[in-house]
Amino acid sequence: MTISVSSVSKYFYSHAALDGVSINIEKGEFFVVLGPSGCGKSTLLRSIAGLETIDGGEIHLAGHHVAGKGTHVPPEKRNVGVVFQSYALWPHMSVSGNVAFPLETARLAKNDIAAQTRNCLERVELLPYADRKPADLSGGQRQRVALARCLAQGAQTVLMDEPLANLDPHLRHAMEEELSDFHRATGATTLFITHDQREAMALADRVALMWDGKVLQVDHPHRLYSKPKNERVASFIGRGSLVDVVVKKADRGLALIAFSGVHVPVRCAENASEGDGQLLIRPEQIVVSPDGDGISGRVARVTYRGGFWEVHVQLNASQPAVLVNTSRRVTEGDKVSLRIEDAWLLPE
Ligand SMILES: Nc1ncnc2c1ncn2[C@@H]1O[C@H](COP(=O)(O)OP(=O)(O)OP(=O)(O)O)[C@@H](O)[C@H]1O
Repeated sequence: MTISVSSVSKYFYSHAALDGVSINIEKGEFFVVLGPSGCGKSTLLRSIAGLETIDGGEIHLAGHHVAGKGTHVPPEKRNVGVVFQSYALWPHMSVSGNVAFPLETARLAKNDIAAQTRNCLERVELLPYADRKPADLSGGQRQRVALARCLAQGAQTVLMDEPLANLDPHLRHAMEEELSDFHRATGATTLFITHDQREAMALADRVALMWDGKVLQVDHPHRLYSKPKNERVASFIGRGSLVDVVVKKADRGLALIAFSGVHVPVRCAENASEGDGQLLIRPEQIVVSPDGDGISGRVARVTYRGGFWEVHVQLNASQPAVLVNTSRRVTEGDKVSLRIEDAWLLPE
């Protein structure tokens, strides 16, 4: 189902946990809400699930008005499955009991319940564990029980609140792949919440970056990385250097900027204008050479990152050092020349 959140606000006392949030999630989309701790991600998910009442705006699920303007459809009537970080499994029930629970609540025939439970457990490869209690499973297995229960519920929409946060890094990777497979197999509209940008990049069709109760940018992961809207998005997503530049010319997505004594062509928004600007340069977009006619600087710090060196190069006193990835070995104090191969002029 589609999820439409329009200008939603939610206050806790005088604090706006959600401050005019609008997002539109398409049917079957894997949509990730990313942001630092306390920015309102969980509140957004809980508002969509019906676990919070909202103070302003509206929410529609599959075109049905479920929240806002005096309406609050209860969670059990919204037909969305929710998977929390804590899994929320019944500890006294077996794995199959947990998965069968929504089917029993729906008063299906005994045979149907058994067959569907089996089918759901098979899909998450947990059939051999059907009789175990949740306490006797690993974190990843418990997560899969929670997913199987969503399957059993027949929810065409699944909301996941940091479901991988409790897992060790190795298991997280494996579960990411399983979640992708789960999404592909079910085609369920998925809203996934995380503060881990690597996880967001790996899983999302689109990402909404949240900050202090507001959505800063909604975009495809590669666009969020290559074309961030403003300084805040640019600093949160990936690594890179932000430098002050003067825009000499800007025309149809291409700008000529003056920076550290050279002129460089860079990418920019269609409506970019001349004057002062801020340039984002990712570390892999700069080429280092020992000499040359590029921008001259001095190596301030070198860190080996396995396969490449991460180098801070000081260009001049008025700018912060720029970050460069290079496979060329350099040492602190070396004079180097930098060539900017690609960069993005921030629109805001
Ligand atoms: N029940 C509540 N009562 C009072 N304040 C709350 C309540 N729930 C959330 N908040 C506040 O609202 C803000 C947003 O919280 P929320 O849990 O949505 O953030 P989050 O982005 O999910 O954070 P995290 O990643 O740490 O879980 C925070 O400042 C939080 O302290």
